[in-house]
Amino acid sequence: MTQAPAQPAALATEDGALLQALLTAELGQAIIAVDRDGRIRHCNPLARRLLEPLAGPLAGRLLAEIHAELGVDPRRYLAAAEKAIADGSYRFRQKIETAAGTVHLDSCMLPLYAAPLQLAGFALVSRDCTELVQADDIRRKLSRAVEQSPVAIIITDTEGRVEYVNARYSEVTGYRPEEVIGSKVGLQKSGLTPPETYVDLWQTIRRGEDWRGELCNRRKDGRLYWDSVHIVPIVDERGAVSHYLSIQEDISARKQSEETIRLWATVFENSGEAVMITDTDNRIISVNQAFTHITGYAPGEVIGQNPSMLGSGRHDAAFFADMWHRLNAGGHWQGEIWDRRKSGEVYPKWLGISAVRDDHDRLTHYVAVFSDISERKAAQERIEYLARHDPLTGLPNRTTLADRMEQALAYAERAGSQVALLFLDLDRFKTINDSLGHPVGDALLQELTRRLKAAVRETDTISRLGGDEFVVLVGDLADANTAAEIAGKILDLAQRPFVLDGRTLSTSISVGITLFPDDGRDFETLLKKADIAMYHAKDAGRNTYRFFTEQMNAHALERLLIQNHLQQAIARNEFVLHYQPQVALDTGRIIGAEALVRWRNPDLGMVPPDRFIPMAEENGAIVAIGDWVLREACRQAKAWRDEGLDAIPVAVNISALQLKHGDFVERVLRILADTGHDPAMLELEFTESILIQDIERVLGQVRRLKAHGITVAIDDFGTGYSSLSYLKRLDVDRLKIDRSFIRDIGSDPDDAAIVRAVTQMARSLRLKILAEGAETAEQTRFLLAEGCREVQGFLYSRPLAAEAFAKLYRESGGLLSRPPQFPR
Ligand SMILES: Nc1nc2c(ncn2[C@@H]2O[C@H](COP(=O)(O)O[C@H]3[C@@H](O)[C@H](n4cnc5c(=O)[nH]c(N)nc54)O[C@@H]3COP(=O)(O)O)[C@@H](O)[C@H]2O)c(=O)[nH]1
Repeated sequence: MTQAPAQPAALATEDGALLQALLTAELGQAIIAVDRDGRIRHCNPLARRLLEPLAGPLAGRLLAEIHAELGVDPRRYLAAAEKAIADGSYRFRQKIETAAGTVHLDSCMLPLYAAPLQLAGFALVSRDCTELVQADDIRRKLSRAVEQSPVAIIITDTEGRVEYVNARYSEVTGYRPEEVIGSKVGLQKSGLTPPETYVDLWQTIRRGEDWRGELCNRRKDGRLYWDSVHIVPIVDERGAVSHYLSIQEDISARKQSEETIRLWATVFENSGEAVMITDTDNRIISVNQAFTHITGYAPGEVIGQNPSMLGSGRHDAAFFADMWHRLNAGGHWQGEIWDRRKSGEVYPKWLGISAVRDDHDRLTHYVAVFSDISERKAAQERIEYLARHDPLTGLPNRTTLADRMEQALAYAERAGSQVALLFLDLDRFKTINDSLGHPVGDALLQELTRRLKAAVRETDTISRLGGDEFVVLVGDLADANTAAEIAGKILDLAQRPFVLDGRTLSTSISVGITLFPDDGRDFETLLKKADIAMYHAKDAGRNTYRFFTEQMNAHALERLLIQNHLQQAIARNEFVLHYQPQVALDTGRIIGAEALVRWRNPDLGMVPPDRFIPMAEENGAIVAIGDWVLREACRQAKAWRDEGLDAIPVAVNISALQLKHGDFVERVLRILADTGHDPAMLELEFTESILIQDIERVLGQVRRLKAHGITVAIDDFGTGYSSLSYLKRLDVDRLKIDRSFIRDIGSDPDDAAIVRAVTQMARSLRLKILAEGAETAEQTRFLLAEGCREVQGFLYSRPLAAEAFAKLYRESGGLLSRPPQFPR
């Protein structure tokens, strides 16, 4: 024991009565009085009740000994005594274990003095504070739980003023407690939650009820997030709401995944591709709208079923075994498959199946995605078809023909047989097309196709190369005669009248034939030579066929040469004009001259216009050649006039291309002005087809030409398809009946009828009419009898060089023969 302090505690130990009273009174405190040695002198009933069951009778025992028995370190007791002496009292907590459990004592050690500075002992006054300690303990745990809660907790007063926020709140919102405590809740409001939600929230909690809901909030850094909120009104001991406890859970991640799921559900439902999900037993568990759209089955009709119900039966077991093998091995399979709709229709689909596995790599589902590819396949087939066929006639095109030819040649090679290639070209198809329009031309080609198909074997190939060119491939040919027979059949079928769009047309075909192996051993060679042979059939007057000969090759070569030389012919001054007199039948008087171009080439010799004019029209050289002819004819006519000859009208042939090129009328007028030739002495000859091609433009051009006194004639009349109304509108001056109708006028009643009809029509339209190609007196008599009074033909004169023409005119005085006799 230490010495007592200078001012000892004022408790009189001498007062036995008072001490006795204190020790016997039930003060709710356990009191033990010990002497200076620490031996218990007195203890009250509560002390005895508390300690004697644990440590036995207390009286006379050392307090330190009892403490040791109770598990309290005796040194604590000594230390307490020293502090009590020093401070007058010393308070401390003791924990003792009793049979009823742990007891916490709130103790106070007081020094007892017998006299000032004479320490008599100590009083240890203890109060049971177990409940208090336990309550503290619970409060501490609760506080930690709230603070460390994984959800945000906010406690507000009833006005919504924040009194407490836990750590999680700060973590979620970014606001520190000091930023929110004392202010109203709502710092994290985003403005995106509907105001009605808050109205409902406050009304609910003010009624004293819990409110649950979701709020879209904003963190301090501006990011939005979703809180799941549960607000609980806290009531005090009187039952009045004193606070609100708000438990808030950041559910942004859940919301995000819900949104993602919702999006995927929308994608699933609205996908254009059918989706079918099956379980591991391959039973359908879900399908989307596109599935129903494609298959025709509603979800209720397929769920629980095996997808094999969609099968068409087109694929065998091996196909599906391979599919499952690949699917299970690689997790995926895709390919084209034919299925059957509910309607029974079999259709192709593009199918992809994926095996779905969970995190533990266990198979959970199969997802099949498919699209109906029937339209795509049809389009693809159409594209493939179009790549190999002619769209107008549906016939194989050149590519397909080449393939078939290759097969036919290979077979013929093995079998030692022949193959024939017949190159067909419609005669004057361009005229039909130009004058009657493309729809009529197309219809003609289609009808011709039907006839050709009916005329050849199914094993033969008819192909359209384009335009009016067809090829017939005849395989496994016994001999060349068969090819000739087929060509003959083709000529016949083409000659039968075609009734198209209410009109009856007649046409013909020219055919060139080549034979494998004689004319070539490959497709290109045989085709090229058949084309050449076809040209020879045309040259031979059309409506006939020709077998290829090597001599034809030479002609084809010549064609090439002509084309090569044509471009430079004007510059090299190789063209000359010949003039053919036009004669009045009744008087024999020369009434005009047709200018006809001739080409003298040092390599090719004299090239007749029939050979080079079509080529010049093809390559455009006709524009320059035509202008040269016009200028030269006008120059010559003016020269004759200057030489003293009568004024002789000259007729010049004009090609379609000339009319279309630049301002044709301007060019004509310039040439007339340059040469000084009288416009009234110039006649321009257009073919029917030219006039019909762009009627409005041509009409304007003809009007302007005629306004300058130039006359206009329609050449080769009867070979085209001009309409009478056009003729009237064009206001032409003269019709020239084509010489093909004149040739057999005496023997062919059709030709005679045509000439008669044309002559009558010209008369009624008050047009002049001139017959071309008059070679015999008989023809001229017929013409005169029918009222055709003007002719041109070898009967009177062949086309002559300018000097020869002038000489003829001078010597004959412009009168070529006596008028022919009228037939009786
Ligand atoms: N665009 C141009 N075409 C021209 C030009 N020059 C001539 N041609 C055209 O060439 C085709 C052939 O002409 P050509 O060989 O000169 O033959 C003409 C006459 O010689 C021939 N003819 C005249 N009378 C007879 C006859 O009694 N019998 C017979 N067998 N042939 C005869 O007719 C041709 C004239 O025909 P046309 O022009 O229709 O009056 C020919 O189509 C010419 O048009 C030119 O410069 N530009």
